[in-house]
Amino acid sequence: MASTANPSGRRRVGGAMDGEKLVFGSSEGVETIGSFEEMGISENVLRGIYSYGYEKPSAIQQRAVMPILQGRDVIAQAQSGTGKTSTIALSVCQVVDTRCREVQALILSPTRELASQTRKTIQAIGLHANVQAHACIGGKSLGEDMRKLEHGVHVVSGTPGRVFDMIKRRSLRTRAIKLLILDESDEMLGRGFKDQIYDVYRYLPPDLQVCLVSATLPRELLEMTTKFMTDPVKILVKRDELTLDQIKQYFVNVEKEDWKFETLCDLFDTLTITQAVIFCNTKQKVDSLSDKLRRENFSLSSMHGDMPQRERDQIMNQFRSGESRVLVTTDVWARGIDVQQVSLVINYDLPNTRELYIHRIGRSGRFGRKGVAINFVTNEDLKILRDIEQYYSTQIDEMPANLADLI
Ligand SMILES: Nc1ncnc2c1ncn2[C@@H]1O[C@H](COP(=O)(O)OP(=O)(O)OP(=O)(O)O)[C@@H](O)[C@H]1O
Repeated sequence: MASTANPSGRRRVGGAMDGEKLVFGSSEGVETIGSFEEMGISENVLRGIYSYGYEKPSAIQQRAVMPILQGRDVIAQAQSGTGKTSTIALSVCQVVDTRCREVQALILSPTRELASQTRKTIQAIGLHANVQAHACIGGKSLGEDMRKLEHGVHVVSGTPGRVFDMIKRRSLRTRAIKLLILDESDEMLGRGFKDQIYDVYRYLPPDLQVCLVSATLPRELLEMTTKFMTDPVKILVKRDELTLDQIKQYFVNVEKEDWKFETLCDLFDTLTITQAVIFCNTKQKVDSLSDKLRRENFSLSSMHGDMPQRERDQIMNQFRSGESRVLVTTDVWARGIDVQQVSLVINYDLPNTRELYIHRIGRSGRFGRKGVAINFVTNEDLKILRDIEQYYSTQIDEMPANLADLI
């Protein structure tokens, strides 16, 4: 089935629409395979998949797993929370030869939390197959990384900086790596990470299989892939199909920045019915908003990239376990993080790109669950909100009074 892909650009929300219309479609004849057994997955990996709670492959898994297992380069796009990272996890478990204690698959992710979440999923799915995965992420002990790598692992899931460091120190040997996966690939190949990815890429064997995965794949990214991918299998989503129906989107017109805080305080009791994530655009704002909320005796956690890793880990654990119910954070949390109980996302500030909007609201409504996203907009923001709405052909209504009933 052919379809047009998202021809967006990574620009500020509200930027001009593309003049040029370059059309990228999904590859013809991508097979849909309705069960994990039919994918030829080994018994041990199947046991891992089933004991992890998966019964049937999701739409993206039905399409993307087979081409990955067949050794093809793959570009896989699917809506948030529909099983892309899990596609990676179960595919690498099948691809690696556990008799060889060398790194055979390398997964790069934009944040330490996502890299470590992916490692855990691989470890769980690969339990019976004895797949050893290690998270190579910044902020952790170098010595520990070296020890683990020296001991021998089959898969590394990491952030580009630490992975490159380990390669340069020759702790991470690259000669047996046959598969490179860039999760959140538009972010990984965007301005912030591109050079680091290239640094790593140069050390990888020439006949490498490359897979790119993301909910958002802007045109620039698809154009760039011809340089390092060979005849990739493409599974793409039209941009008007990218928002999920089960995530209801609303806005509150707070009119002025100064009035956001009061609006949030009014909403706070509703947030704690479930688990909620509140996004701000800067670390400073996360700190100042959290301080203000605490002074009003509201209970919450906050997290951003300037905190020591130990503290970040602690906060993640508390939030994952449900011990804390409201998290105030930056875009460090926008992509890939999976906490199924999150059913409410608040954009205290509207995100800086259209892509981030999709990723942020996708922290709720995981794998078919219900979700609600609320956007705080000032008078100046209204135009940006309308642009997002139009861009994704979606509907963002004014927040109703009975919000609690919708969560
Ligand atoms: N086949 C499946 N059956 C049941 N649950 C699944 C299946 N595949 C994935 N899940 C669960 O769905 C949730 C979302 O999966 P995952 O994180 O892989 O989605 P994603 O598409 O990568 O999300 P994002 O767009 O946020 O990166 C996870 O909790 C995962 O364990």
